[in-house]
Amino acid sequence: MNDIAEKWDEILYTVKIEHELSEVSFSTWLKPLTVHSIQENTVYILVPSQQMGLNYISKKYTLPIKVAIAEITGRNYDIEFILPDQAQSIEAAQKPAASSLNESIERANLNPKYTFDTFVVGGNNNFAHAASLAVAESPGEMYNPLFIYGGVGLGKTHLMHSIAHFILERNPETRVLYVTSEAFTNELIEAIRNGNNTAMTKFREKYRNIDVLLIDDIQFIIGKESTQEEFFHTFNDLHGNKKQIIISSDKPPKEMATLEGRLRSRFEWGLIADISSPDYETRMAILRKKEELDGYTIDDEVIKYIATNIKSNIRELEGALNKLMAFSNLEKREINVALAEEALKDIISPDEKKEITPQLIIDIVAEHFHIKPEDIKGNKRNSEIVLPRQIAMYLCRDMTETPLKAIGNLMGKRDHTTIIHGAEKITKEIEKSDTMRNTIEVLKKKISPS
Ligand SMILES: Nc1ncnc2c1ncn2[C@@H]1O[C@H](COP(=O)(O)OP(=O)(O)OP(=O)(O)O)[C@@H](O)[C@H]1O
Repeated sequence: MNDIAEKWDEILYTVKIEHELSEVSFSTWLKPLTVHSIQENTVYILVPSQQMGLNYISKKYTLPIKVAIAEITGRNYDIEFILPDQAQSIEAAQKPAASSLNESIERANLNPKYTFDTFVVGGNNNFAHAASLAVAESPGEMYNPLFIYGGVGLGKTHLMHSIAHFILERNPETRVLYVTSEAFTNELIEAIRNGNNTAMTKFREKYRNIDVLLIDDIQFIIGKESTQEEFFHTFNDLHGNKKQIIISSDKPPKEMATLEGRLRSRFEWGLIADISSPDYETRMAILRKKEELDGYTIDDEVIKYIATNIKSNIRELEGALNKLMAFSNLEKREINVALAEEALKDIISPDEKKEITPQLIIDIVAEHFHIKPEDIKGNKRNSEIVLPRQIAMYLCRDMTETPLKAIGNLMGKRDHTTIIHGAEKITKEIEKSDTMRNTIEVLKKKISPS
């Protein structure tokens, strides 16, 4: 909408020039016209009164305006002229344009908790934070794309979402879309698999008709040729139209050795900001913030114990606090350092190197599918749970040496044949579905980033 509305004078002027309209024709027929709205692919143009002769305008100017819009915006739209009373019924039929902020947040795919307010700024992330705020304040203007990189669980997604929330709070009508590169790839695979132009057109419309695109974990498109190709065109289209692009990755563009050169250079066009591991003070502040947000109070010594022992991953830092709370609730014991040592013995080990265990796999699969680890271990049979559960079974078999019986025990005391059955289902699925293959590949990289 913004594009055409913003450039409306230029569009009308182009019609005037190209069709050599006299000043009087221009001010009689074209100048009073305004853009009412855009729905799907149709631009509704408001003719202020019936006296102006809607039929005449429609006959004479539909094509010239259509051509001028295509010339100026690079896109083809259908044109419909409407009178004020029709405008009212269109407004009623349309989804309310100024939908509530919550709806916009949901549509954009955002986690409501990931805002600037809940983000703790420290030495490890202050540059990335300042860059994100600058982009949030003037999207599409200063730093495009913004490329945020850093290790696992250090707050890249949180920062990206914060930018999106900030933009939507200022203007809930901004078309914002957050997507992981895995979801982008899977949608593309589906569109290609459908084999018809409509699916592909829909895919492109979805990704190109937006004002702000946030794409997370871009490293997963490495080695996927068609995804890189499609993303390249999406990038060019959005960037060319001054739409903001925000990208996250686990490494800077120059270290993405096998990424196509033309994409790598584009990623370097804007601003690159890194997030590193938080220092002790920042870790303490993050734990304190979480305590405040979740509404409980924990002894200083316990917070210090966690902040001293978990250093390189904020997700683990938060996970430790959650685990301690759950442990204390279940065991009905007071929280102190001794309880923390007991509850966190699997997480805090002298050796920081992470072993791949079935529990780690369950945690990562659950997070990936936005469900709880307990759901994977539990008995719910709805498809949103069953599929992740089978994937966890497959990965436990594939990536660990853990005996089937032990995997079964951990997964809600299931029989070893259930584990074999679940894992085999996924093996078959991988053979026939590119989407499943992609998801498994992404999960494996999350479980074992090296
Ligand atoms: N500076 C911070 N202040 C408050 N919470 C933070 C901060 N950094 C990270 N977190 C929290 O840590 C968790 C992990 O962060 P996030 O998911 O943003 O990491 P990431 O870098 O995107 O990880 P991945 O590489 O796995 O995609 C989230 O719950 C997030 O809210």
